[in-house]
Amino acid sequence: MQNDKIQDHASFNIQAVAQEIAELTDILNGHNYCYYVDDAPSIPDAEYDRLLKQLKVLETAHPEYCFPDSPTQRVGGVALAKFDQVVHLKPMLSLDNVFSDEEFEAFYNRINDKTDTAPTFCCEPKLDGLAVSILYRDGIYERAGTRGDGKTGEDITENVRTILSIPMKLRGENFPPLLEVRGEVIMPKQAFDSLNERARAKGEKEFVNPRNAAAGSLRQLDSKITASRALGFYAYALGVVEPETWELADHHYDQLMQLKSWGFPVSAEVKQCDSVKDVIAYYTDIMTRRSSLAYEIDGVVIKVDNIDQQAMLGFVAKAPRWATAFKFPAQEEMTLLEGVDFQVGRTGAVTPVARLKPIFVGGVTVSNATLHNADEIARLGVKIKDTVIVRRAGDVIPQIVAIVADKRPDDASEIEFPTTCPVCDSLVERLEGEAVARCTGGLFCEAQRKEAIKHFASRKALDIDGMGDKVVEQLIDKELVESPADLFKLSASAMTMLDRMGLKSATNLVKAIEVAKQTTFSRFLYALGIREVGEATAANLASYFKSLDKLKAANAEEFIKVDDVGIIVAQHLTHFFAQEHNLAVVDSLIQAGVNWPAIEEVAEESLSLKGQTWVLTGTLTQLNRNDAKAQLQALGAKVAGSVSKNTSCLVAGEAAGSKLTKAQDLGIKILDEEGLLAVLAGE
Ligand SMILES: NC(=O)c1ccc[n+]([C@@H]2O[C@H](COP(=O)([O-])OP(=O)(O)OC[C@H]3O[C@@H](n4cnc5c(N)ncnc54)[C@H](O)[C@@H]3O)[C@@H](O)[C@H]2O)c1
Ligand SMILES: [Zn+2]
Repeated sequence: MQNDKIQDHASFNIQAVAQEIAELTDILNGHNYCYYVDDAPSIPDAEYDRLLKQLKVLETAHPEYCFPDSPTQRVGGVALAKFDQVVHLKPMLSLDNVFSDEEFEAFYNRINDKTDTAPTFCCEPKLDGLAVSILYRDGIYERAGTRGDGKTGEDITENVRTILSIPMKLRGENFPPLLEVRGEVIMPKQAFDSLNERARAKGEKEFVNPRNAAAGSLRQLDSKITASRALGFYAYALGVVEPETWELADHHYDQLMQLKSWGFPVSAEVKQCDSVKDVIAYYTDIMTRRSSLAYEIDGVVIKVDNIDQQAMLGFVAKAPRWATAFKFPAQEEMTLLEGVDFQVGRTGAVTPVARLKPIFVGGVTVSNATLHNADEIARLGVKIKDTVIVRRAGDVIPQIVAIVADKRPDDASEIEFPTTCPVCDSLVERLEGEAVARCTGGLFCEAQRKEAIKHFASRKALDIDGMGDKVVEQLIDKELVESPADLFKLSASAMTMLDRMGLKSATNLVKAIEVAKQTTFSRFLYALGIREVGEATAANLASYFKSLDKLKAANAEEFIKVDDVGIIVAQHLTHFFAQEHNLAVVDSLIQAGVNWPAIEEVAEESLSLKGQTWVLTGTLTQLNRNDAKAQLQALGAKVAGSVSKNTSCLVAGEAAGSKLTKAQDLGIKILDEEGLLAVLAGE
C-alpha cells in the first residue's frame, strides 16, 4: 500500500516533468519564431536563456522526454520559403554560453583535460548581429546565405552585395580557389538610432535592437532596402576551403589575419590570451568599454586558438566544444509595471514615471523608469499591470523598450494623465503639437520654485546683483523664500544663515534687492517666466500694452496683435493670467514695491525710429545689450540679429567682427556706442 503510493507519486512526478518539457519546448519554439523569423523578439534574451537552461536541466535528467524539435538540439532559425535556399557546405553552428568566471573556468578545465598541451585562446567580441556565410570562387564573390537552421539558409546574395565593407573581389595572394568566409552582419548603433528615428517620424514600427534591425534589413526581398540600411560586417572564421590541402595558418588568430589580408574587416578587438586570468581580464576590459563601441556586443567569444586542438575537441549537438560565448550580464530584463507616478520638473514638465517591480538589470536594481510623455506611452502601447522589457545600458538611465503583449492581464488599465498638477494643483496643459504636458503654476508651483526664482533674479530679468543660483537654492531649501515677493522681505541678518554669507555680503545683497525693485515693465514681464515669453516678446508686450492692467485684461485675440506673438504664445499668456494664484503673485510683487517708469502714451507715428531695423554687435561698455535693445524698441525700432540689406543701422561696439564687415560691404550706416547713446538721448 505504502509502496503503491510512492509509485503513484513518482509516476505523477514523471508525468509532470514530461509535461513541463513539452510546454517549455513549445514556449521556446514560439519565441524562436518571433526572434528568428519575424526579427521581433517577444521576451528579453535573459528570460529566453533562463527558460532554455531550465529545459536543458530537465532534458539532462530525463533524456527520454527530449523532443527532436527541442531548441536544445537545433540551431535556432529557419530558412523562409520566400527566399531561394542555400545548402551550407559545412553546417553553421551556434555557441554554448558561460555567464561567470566560474563557468568559464569549468569550460577551461573540460578542455584542458582533453588536450595534451594547455590550450591558448583567441578572444573576440561577440557581435550582436546575424551570421552569414559568403562564398568566393577564384577570388570572386559568388553567393551569400543566412545561417537558417544551420544546414539550409536563405540566399541573400544580392543583399550582401550592397554591404560596402564586403569585398566583391579578394585582395592579396594565396587565397584558396574556393573560400567560404563566415562573419557577422551588424548594424552600427548610430545607424540603428537614425533608422528608428526615421521609422518613428513616419509612424512605422521600430526595431527593438540593432541585432533585429540588422536581420530585418538583410532579409529583404528588395535589395534596395538593404542598400539603404548602412550595415557593417566583420569576418570571424573560415568555413569551407577547397582544395582541402590548401595551406592555411594553423592558429585561428592567424587565420583571421589572413582574412584581413584578403580584404575582410576583422574586429580590432581580437586578441590572443594564454590563460584563464588573461581571458577574464579581456572580458572585463571589453565590458567596461562596451558602451563606447560603435556596435552592439553581448559578450565575448573565446575560441581555442590551435586549429589541431579544435579538430580534436570536435562538436556537441549544435555547437563546437572548442569555443564558448562568455556573455555579459543582461541589459534587458522583464518585470511588472505596477503603477505610474507623475513628477513635475523644474520647468513644469509633467513626466510619467513607471513604478516597477524591482528588477536587477545592467548591474543595478531598477524600480522605476521614465515613460517620457504621452506620445511615448502611446508608442509603447503600455498599460498599468503590463509586463514590460526594461533596458539599462551602461550609464544610460533605465528605459522601457517594449511590452510583452501576451502577458497582459485582463484588468490592465490605461495610464491616465492628471489634469491638474500633482504638486500645486494648477491646471496641466498640453498644447497641440507638443509632446510634453506642463503645469501652468509657474511661480506658484513648488516644483518649479527654484527655477522660477533663479529666472526672476537673473540678469535679463530683475537683475539682482549677487543673487546667484546657489543663493536661490539655499533660500528655498532653508525656507526663507517661497515666492518671488518674499525676496523683498529678506533681512540681512536672516541671510547670514546662508553658507559663506557674512553680514557684509548679506547687507550688500539686501541693497541689491532694493535697487532691483526699480525695473522696467518689459523686464518685469520677462521675470514672470511665462512660457515662451523671452525678453524680445516681453519688450513687445510692454510697448504694446504699456500698463499691467491693460495687459492683464487682454484676451488671446489682442495678444496676437503684438509683434512676434503667435497663437501658442497668446495661449500661454491667457493661461498664465487666468490663474488666480499667478495674479496673486503679480499683486504681491507690486505691493512689495516693484515698480517701473510709466510708459508714456506716445502716438505711434511720432516714434523717432519707427520702421527702422537696427542690429547690435560687439561689446557695449556703458549700456548692457538688453537695455540698449529695449530702449531702441521703445523708440519704435526693430532689433534684428543679423545684418541684411534691410538693416537701417548697425551699432558696432568693441571688438565687432563679421557683422561689421558685412555692414561695411553693404554700405549700411554704422554707429559706435557714443553714437547710439546720442540717438537714445534724442540728439
Ligand atoms: N528573446 C528571444 O525570444 C530569443 C529567442 C531565440 C534566441 N534568443 C537569443 O539568441 C541567442 C541564441 O542564439 P544563437 O543560437 O544564434 O546563438 P548566439 O547568437 O548566442 O551565438 C552564436 C552566434 O554568435 C554570433 N557571433 C558573434 N560574434 C562571433 C564571433 N566573434 N565568433 C563566432 N560567432 C560569433 C554568430 O552569429 C553565431 O551564429 C541567445 O542570446 C538568446 O537569448 C532570444
Ligand atoms: Zn505645479
